[in-house]
Amino acid sequence: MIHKLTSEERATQLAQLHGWQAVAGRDAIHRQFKFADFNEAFGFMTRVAIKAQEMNHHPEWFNVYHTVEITLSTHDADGLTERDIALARFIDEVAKSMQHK
Ligand SMILES: C[C@H](O)[C@H](O)[C@H]1CNC2=NC(N)=NC(=O)C2=N1
Repeated sequence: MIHKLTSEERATQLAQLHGWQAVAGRDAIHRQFKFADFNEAFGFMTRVAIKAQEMNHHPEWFNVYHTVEITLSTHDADGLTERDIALARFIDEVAKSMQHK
């Protein structure tokens, strides 16, 4: 059973995850990405989706045109775990390798 991050662990991890915010009222993190166009946004989502399936750890996300909003939390633990941090780090790497704001 994967354990939820303690509040100290969460604070430490969030400080290292630039661009991600804590979600009010929920043990989760959130970030918005803007790409050049829908094609870029969907390509980003495709790469993240492949990794999510590999990890068996899936984002909650919303896409409209060039914008992608992602919320990460571990449903089985009802809160933030290392899996969310690992996926967030991967997401940031993919976004960094593409033009995004
Ligand atoms: C059965 C399957 O392993 C679980 O439902 C996995 C799938 N993907 C998941 N994704 C996320 N974000 N949290 C989970 O607890 C989770 N559990």
